[in-house]
Amino acid sequence: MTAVIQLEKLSKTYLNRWRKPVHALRSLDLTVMQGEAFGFVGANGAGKSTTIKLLTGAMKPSSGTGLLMGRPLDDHKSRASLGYVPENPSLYDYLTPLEVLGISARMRGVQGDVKAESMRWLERFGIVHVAKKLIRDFSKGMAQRTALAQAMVGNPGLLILDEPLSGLDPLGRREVVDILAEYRNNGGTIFFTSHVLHDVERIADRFGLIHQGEMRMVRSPADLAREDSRVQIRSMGSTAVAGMKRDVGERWAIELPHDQVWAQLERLRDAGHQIVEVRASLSLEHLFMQTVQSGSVGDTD
Ligand SMILES: Nc1ncnc2c1ncn2[C@@H]1O[C@H](COP(=O)(O)OP(=O)(O)OP(=O)(O)O)[C@@H](O)[C@H]1O
Repeated sequence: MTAVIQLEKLSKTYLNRWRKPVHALRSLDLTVMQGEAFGFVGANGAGKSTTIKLLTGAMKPSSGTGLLMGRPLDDHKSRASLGYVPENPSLYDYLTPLEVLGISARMRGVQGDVKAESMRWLERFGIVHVAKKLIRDFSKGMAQRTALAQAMVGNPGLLILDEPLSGLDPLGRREVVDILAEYRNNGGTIFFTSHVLHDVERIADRFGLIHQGEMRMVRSPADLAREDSRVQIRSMGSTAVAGMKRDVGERWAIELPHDQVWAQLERLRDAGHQIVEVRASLSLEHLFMQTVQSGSVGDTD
């Protein structure tokens, strides 16, 4: 398998004449292999968009090296097979999805029937009925679907997606997750960011957690399952029970290691509580909170 993204000690400092320099990215190492879906998560201001801007050639790093498809980041040919959706895609308002996809398909060297290829992707994203309508009249979700279809037309080898599910309703999110899974299963590589950790767990083979410009950890969902299996219990009842924190009114909640679940459930039963929910904690959410709140430096691979 070949590496599609290879970043070595990549740093970015924003210099401003009147203000202190901002070290947005500090010595970032990252390798994403072909066929992998890599989720990039971090709090606001952690450095995600900066990384994406460096990957897409919108900015140059202050130091370090990066390769995309084996070519240096400043070689425009490295992006010949890249589909990109920025956080707030700005599509040409006075064009139609069919026209926007047609332009991208031609730029990616699609041979043959460009219109058929464009319509295929518009259909896949459920917007074929507005193929010839002006994008300026679209809802946020429809514009997002158009941006994603535009990124995937011509089947590029790498997708870089900043918050790909933003603006989509639950059905739309599910559809797009399925499309991305299919793309990945066919050998495509995805690098994406999301603030919705549940989405990351659904899509990513591995995820990287960035904090204050540093990659704090890289893990797979399997690593998480091994390392951290915590459970959340929520209940309703009029009396306090050891360990339970009051949520609101007579609602209570606790998060605890899985081997303590049965004992806690018994205490709740004895106190006459009604169980509202027992579910595995989002392990990624747990790690995210730990990292962001403690600011501790974890390991990187
Ligand atoms: N053009 C700029 N000039 C100066 N500082 C900048 C610039 N762009 C970003 N920054 C700073 O760099 C840091 C990283 O910002 P970045 O936009 O990469 O974060 P992010 O992880 O994408 O955040 P969000 O989740 O809010 O989109 C922040 O401290 C931000 O204020």
